[in-house]
Amino acid sequence: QEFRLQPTPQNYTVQQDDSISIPRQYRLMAGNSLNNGTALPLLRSLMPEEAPDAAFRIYIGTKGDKVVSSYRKRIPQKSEGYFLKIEKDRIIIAGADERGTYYGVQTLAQLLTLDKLPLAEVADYPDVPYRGVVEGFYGTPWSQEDRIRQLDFYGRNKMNVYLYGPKDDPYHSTPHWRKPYPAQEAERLKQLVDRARDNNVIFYWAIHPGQDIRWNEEDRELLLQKFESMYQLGVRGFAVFFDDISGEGTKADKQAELLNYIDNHFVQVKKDVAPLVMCPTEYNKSWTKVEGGYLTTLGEKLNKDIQIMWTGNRVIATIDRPTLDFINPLIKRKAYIWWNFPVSDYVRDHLLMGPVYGNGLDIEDGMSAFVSNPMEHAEASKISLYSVADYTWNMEKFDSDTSWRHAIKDLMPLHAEYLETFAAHNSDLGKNGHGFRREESIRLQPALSALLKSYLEKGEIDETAYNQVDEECRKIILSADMLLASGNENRPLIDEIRPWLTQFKLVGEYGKTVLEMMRLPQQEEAFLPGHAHAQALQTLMTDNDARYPQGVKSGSGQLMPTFDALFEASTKQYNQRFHTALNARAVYSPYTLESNVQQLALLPTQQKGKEGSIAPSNEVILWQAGGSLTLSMDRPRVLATLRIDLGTKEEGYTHFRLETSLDGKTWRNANLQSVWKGYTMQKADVKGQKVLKIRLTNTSGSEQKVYFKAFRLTEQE
Ligand SMILES: CCCC(=O)N[C@H]1/C(=N/OC(=O)Nc2ccccc2)O[C@H](CO)[C@@H](O)[C@@H]1O
Repeated sequence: QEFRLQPTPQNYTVQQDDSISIPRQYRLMAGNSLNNGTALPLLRSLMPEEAPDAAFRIYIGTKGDKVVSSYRKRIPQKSEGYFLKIEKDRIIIAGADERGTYYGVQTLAQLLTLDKLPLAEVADYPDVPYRGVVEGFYGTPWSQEDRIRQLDFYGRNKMNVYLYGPKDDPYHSTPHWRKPYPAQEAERLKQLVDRARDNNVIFYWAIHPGQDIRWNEEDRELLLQKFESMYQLGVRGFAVFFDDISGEGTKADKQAELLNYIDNHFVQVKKDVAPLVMCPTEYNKSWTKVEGGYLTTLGEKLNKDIQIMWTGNRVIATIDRPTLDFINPLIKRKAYIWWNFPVSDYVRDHLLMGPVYGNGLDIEDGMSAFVSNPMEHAEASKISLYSVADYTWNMEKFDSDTSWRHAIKDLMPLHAEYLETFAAHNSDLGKNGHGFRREESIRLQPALSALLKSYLEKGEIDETAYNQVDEECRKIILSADMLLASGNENRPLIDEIRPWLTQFKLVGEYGKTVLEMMRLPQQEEAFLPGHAHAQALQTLMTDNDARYPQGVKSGSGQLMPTFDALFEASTKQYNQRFHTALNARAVYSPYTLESNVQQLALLPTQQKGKEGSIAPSNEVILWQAGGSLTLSMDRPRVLATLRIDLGTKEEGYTHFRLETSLDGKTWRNANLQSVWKGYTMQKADVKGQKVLKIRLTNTSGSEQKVYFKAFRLTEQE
């Protein structure tokens, strides 16, 4: 594809018929305001040949510097704005502020990758004030190397905030939030803070005290001391997260009092610290009771410059004008958007490599920030992050598909076509408790549905569709091999996605095998090897991997459902024709689990003969009020027994309601009786009931901490 500047500048003109060769030497005329900034080091790294008597000149400074005074009026009157002009004998970079000047140099860096320098003029600035990433996901935190690569990526893509808030860091959250970091961790954090500064990124350090904070003088001082110790490490941005907690910590007026105190006695006193950011306990509309007053209390009491995070109408949601029209009046300021994408900690067997889409393009004036909560796979997240940078810098001009294609090219220029094939078919999340889905295999969808429709309805093969799908399977197999063998182009990325690349190749081979089967259901001998091969591939695709119990998912949105349906249809045809009983079911479990309880959502289901179960979990489940778990059958089934063990005492079960349903709409209570006094195994009175779904809900009104030791059913013979 053609060259483009990233993110898309607000104004960019080029003299078409002219350009200059990149000057080997230049005389630098720099304003003093840049002395301890990072714009000059970046410029010098790009253009090393500084010579005082060179004819070519580079004028660089911020508004007010004499050296760029004649261009003052060209500088956009916007925070982080800049004016960049390339003329025959000079380059001018004039920023509204230091970071703007730095961004001007970043834009120049992109132009310097061309063979010749265009005579360009750029007047640019960001739409959204704060743009970047919050490392706020559950699961394996990013490594030091991941984070350093991320910070360099933010510098290049003009993202200006990174919020450090990994759920698992014990010094960020309970139990050690009151303690300073041990020397080694402190040193690593300092490295990150320094790298962030090199990239003009504000490093925000977040604290998550809510689980056990006491509203008293002592804890308040301990929290300030912790912030002070982080300030000593160089941190200049601070956040307090009150998400996913229960009890005392959730009180709005107490939270507001604490935050105002921090603001008045720390942030405002330091003068060089960015605005304080807080994550509320009610951080999305579906969890908010407006009349309860939590958000309006924060809106009224919190100092006006304290930022309030918001994920939208649900935990996982795209952001549009109605979303902001709801929240901004309540909190009496522009929401600081925490966008829960491409985070995949609730669908860890999937990669989310598709385009960023669905957010409004007319809402740049309605938010103070838009930060993305990414996947635990740092490199793989960059496809989305590249587009988030593009979207938040220049919202009106954002084009989801163009941005997606360039994001891929930026990540692996030499293997872009293969990575694009992979990314196109690895974007949907599959069923999940948050109900958030993404498009997948978009370009191939018409051929997939045409092929399936003509085969299922008329037993015929739509040759055009057949050839398109066959060709795509060839590209899938090729892409998987090319990426697995891509060597050093982006080894960290390949290391992250290797399990999915292996799976992707199997999906391609499964598709080819099923396509061959479709031609042979009338041939008694020839059909058999293909059928056997398809079954072997199905087994390999559900191969147990310690981290992903039922295997990683690839092509789960469109390719696999189509190939499975074609496998079944051709095998059924064969069985009818030759009165055989070849297995016509693609390998799958008749039971599917859905839950909005974080730690249950991904538990695998198993079937052994007449017994079905949800694999037990070995961790304490934080089961939120109203949270539920639903086990769905592929068809109504008659139950014999159902046993549930939450590892809790007898009264613990009174916090839960068990229901069954035959249609997924009307539900009936099934009460839990305890068996084996002393034990707490529960038996439900479902004997003989025909059910399609079983649902267990926390109806206690507050979070329950339980174990998930058993959830086992048996069907009647
Ligand atoms: C301001 C947003 C806070 C947030 O999103 N918190 C977590 C988050 N919270 O959503 C929940 O549903 N959390 C939750 C619900 C019940 C019990 C415990 C946690 O979801 C994300 C995606 O899974 C996680 O990566 C986040 O860390």
